[in-house]
Amino acid sequence: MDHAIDLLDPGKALDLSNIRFQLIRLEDTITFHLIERVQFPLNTPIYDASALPIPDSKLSLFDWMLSEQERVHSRVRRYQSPDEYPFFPEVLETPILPPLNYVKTLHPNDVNVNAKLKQYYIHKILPAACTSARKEAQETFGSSATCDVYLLQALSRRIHFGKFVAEVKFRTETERFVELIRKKDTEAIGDAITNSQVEKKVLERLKLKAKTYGTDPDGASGDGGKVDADAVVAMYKDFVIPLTKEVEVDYLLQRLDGTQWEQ
Ligand SMILES: C=C(O[C@@H]1C=C(C(=O)O)C=C[C@H]1O)C(=O)O
Repeated sequence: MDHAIDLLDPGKALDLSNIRFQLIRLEDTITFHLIERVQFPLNTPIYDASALPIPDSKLSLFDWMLSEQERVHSRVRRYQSPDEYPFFPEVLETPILPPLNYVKTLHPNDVNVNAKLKQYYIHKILPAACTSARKEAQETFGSSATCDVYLLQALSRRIHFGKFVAEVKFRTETERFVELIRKKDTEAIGDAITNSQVEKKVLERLKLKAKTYGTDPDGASGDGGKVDADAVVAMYKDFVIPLTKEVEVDYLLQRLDGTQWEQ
């Protein structure tokens, strides 16, 4: 996928204000994908392979849709981009396009929190957001899974952007982080990467976006709007921001490996 243009530009790839701009843009993508998803019922069978068997597969419909999407996207080099991480690495295939010369920004690492994200998504985030009383409707199983895939991929990209934020913070305060990483002091590293003011602004902006994007000017979307703004804020407060910080800490714990700072 060729959308990570900034990651080809040495001047932008590690500019914290540009990285934060990307995170803000992803708020729009994520909010709109959630608005699309919650128009359908929760449709729990699509997450349960025993409830809705898929021919020639042991996967749930949701997992099958996600893995097949990753397979085809790998053919256009999506997972060669340093800001994209697969949920099913085993299905990736050789791209049909030549590799791009990404700026070498991140230190080699194996941080991928997608398995945890997917569980949170299915069991916590969606049930809280899919407040429609409508019973499950098998005619919307495919549409629901399609929306899920786009939303989950956007959430994964937002969360793993934490690697770029962490790299910038490491380069800005190298000595401080080298000392904490050598001690493997994950709590102190977590405190060091935390910016409460930025987090507060993220949540305030999301509440406004969810209300604004979820409301038609002529009132056609009804009093409650198309999406529960509190559910959007809770998704970020309870899952997206904590997972982003987990990625930052896990990335930093690997940052000294193979460098002159490694003890
Ligand atoms: C992403 C950053 O790191 C942390 C995570 C944040 C988030 O997930 O929104 C915001 C601020 C920091 O606590 C950042 O500093 O911008």
